[in-house]
Amino acid sequence: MTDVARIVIVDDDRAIRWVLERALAQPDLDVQSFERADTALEQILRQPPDVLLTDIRMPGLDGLDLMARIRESHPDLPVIVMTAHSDLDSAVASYQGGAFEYLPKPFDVDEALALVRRGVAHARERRTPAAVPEGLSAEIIGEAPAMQEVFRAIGRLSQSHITVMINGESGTGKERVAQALHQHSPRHGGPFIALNMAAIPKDLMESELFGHEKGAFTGATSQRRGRFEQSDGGTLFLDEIGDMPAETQTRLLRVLADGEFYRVGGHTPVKVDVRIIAATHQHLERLVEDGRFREDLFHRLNVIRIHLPRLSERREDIPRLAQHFLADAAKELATEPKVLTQEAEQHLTQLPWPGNVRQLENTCRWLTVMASGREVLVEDLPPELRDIEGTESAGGDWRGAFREWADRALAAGHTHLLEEAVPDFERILIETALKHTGGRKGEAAELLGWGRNTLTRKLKVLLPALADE
Ligand SMILES: Nc1ncnc2c1ncn2[C@@H]1O[C@H](COP(=O)(O)OP(=O)(O)OP(=O)(O)O)[C@@H](O)[C@H]1O
Repeated sequence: MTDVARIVIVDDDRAIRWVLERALAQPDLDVQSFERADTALEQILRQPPDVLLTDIRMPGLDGLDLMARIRESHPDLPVIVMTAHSDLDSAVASYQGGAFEYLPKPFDVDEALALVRRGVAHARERRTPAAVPEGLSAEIIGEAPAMQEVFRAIGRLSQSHITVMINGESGTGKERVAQALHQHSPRHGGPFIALNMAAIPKDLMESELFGHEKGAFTGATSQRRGRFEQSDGGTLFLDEIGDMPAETQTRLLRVLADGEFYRVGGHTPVKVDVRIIAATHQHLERLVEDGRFREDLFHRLNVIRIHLPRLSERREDIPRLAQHFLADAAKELATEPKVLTQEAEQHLTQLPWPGNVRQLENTCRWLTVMASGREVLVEDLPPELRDIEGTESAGGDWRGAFREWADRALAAGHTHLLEEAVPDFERILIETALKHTGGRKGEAAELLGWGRNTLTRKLKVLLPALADE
């Protein structure tokens, strides 16, 4: 295994090539870009890269032809397709079976880099299966009490096929836990398929989940098995379930009830045996209240709930996690693992980590590439993490924390932020005021600067349990 991953980019648009070359200009990546698919193909066949990024519509040999040709000799080569939604389906069909990711244009450069890194990790896992012992892919580190609770749940559920709902902010390890649930279940011999609802264009969701028949819609040039069929006998992990469109929710509910479904455009029912694990960072009850998530589906999915705490709520795990990620990054880059000095470790343990475990993992990868010596000092940390005063005040001051929340919510694609935040804001103020007045509503209303009637009205909506007391 070499420590530099080779990436090939194919796009006839010079601007896109330029943006990608810049985004991927990393010490551990070697990027080669091509304007034409036929020249790229020659190079790829001569020396296959670790990951291929390709556009679909190009003059001459197009992206679909390129993928078809590559599949003949290198079926495992991870391919990332950059294209508009309308071409996605044919792209998926032409590369079925291969490792496939999708980067919709226009894209975010960080997203492109993250996908490429994921592709590299896939390629390496596949090439060196012996280096990844069975089970390691779902190793979960956690000594904090909240994590022990999670392990206990995994243990308790290990003989079961029950539906599980995992709750937690982005990057807290929801997919990890879903994998562990699968690996420790009677279905561990079957497939584990993960699907992020927020990443799939709405109009392709049904065909992605349930597949389609040939000719079901323009572009459906062949029959395609959906993710439900692919996970038959195994587990289907539906991430960001709160982003599932209403029509798909209705269909999913029916599949869960009947154990069978129809492919898009199909008339023969397909029977499947699939365990569903769903995850969300959203407050699903609230989506139900707002009519944005079906209540009956919510109850069907919410049989057992596992909550993953933020990283800042399990700081005691930070040193071990960091050590684990430094070792992983060193293995990935074929270099000696970095060691944190006591000060650096202490420093990392106190940071707010709004991006949770994933942010810590990325930081460790960054350190493995960038820190000059074997020992990591506080000065080696990325600049934005060095100043603990600054980061602390962002985490400790509620306005800073709030700003971070809004930032993250927008980055995750939320809309109607006020609808999400204002009820929380008011609920917290009401609860606190009632605490101070020993539950006396008249006085609490005064503390809040509201009339008594306003408080009663708010309580009915926000805290119905307290409204009639
Ligand atoms: N407790 C843990 N021990 C070891 N690795 C972890 C742990 N938790 C998370 N990770 C790693 O951190 C990264 C983020 O985790 P994961 O993708 O499971 O988070 P997520 O909550 O599903 O995020 P998102 O909601 O953004 O998809 C992954 O690389 C995962 O392997």
